[in-house]
Amino acid sequence: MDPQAAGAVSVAAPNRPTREPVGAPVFELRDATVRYGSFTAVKGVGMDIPRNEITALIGPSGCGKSTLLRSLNRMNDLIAGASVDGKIMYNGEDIYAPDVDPVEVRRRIGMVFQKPNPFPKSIFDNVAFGPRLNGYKGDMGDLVEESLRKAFLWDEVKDKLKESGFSLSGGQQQRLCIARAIAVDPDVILMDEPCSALDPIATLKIEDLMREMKDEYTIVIVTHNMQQAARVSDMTAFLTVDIDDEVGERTGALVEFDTTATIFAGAHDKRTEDYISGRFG
Ligand SMILES: Nc1ncnc2c1ncn2[C@@H]1O[C@H](COP(=O)(O)OP(=O)(O)OP(=O)(O)O)[C@@H](O)[C@H]1O
Repeated sequence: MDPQAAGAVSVAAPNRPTREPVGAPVFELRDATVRYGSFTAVKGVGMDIPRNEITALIGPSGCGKSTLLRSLNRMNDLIAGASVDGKIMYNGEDIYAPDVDPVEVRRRIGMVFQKPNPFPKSIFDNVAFGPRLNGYKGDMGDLVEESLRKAFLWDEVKDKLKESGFSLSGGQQQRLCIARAIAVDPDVILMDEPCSALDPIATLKIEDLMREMKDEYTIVIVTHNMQQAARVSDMTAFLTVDIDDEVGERTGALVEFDTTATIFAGAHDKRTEDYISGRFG
């Protein structure tokens, strides 16, 4: 989605109380820097992401939101030339330490992408795929049902579990992808613009689902839609692009990280305020 369009809105402060973060943060980022080859995409990010909250990453195109999100479950490892410096701690452990298995990291920290991407398999097999791969020993039927229920999809698909995942609408496919992520019992779910390919009704369903899910999971979402960030998130990180004219490099940087209420009603930094009010973006 064109961030300019998303930037040109005025967003009222969400008038619901933001809960105080409970317990130790799930992620602690210290001077986190992500590069593609010699290009620094995002630099020096420090933030603590609280448990059982929804944290939104917002900012103009190219500021490194998706890059930062992917660094939280080592998804960037799959991109040739990508590297991470600084510390990204998950539940107190450095996920980039040499003895850490990135596959296990991605099982604990699942991901839902912009475009719904069901496998070319039945609805049932889409959800059962991950648990089967992990050697799940319990009752697969129960697990598939439970995952689909948690993704608010069970009632719509319970009579056609053998049909292809592609037979579903875009919004249903995205909820199927969420069910697939849930089925492997993750702790965190990362969502990269999960609603950008969906209509407003399907979008609101996913937002309702996210609110419901946060009792059990920690969610980090990248969104271009500031109304969505204001509606759904508890915490918001605003990133910007620092431009070095001399070398012509554009590097993403974190400007502010605070409760969503503060970011949208009383941001401390003028760049955040300007972006949120649509003056730049
Ligand atoms: N695989 C890659 N290889 C090289 N450079 C990349 C790669 N992915 C992203 N980049 C660059 O890293 C920077 C940050 O990109 P990223 O997609 O993380 O930004 P973003 O804030 O999510 O952007 P958008 O809002 O447009 O999706 C950009 O300059 C982009 O061109």
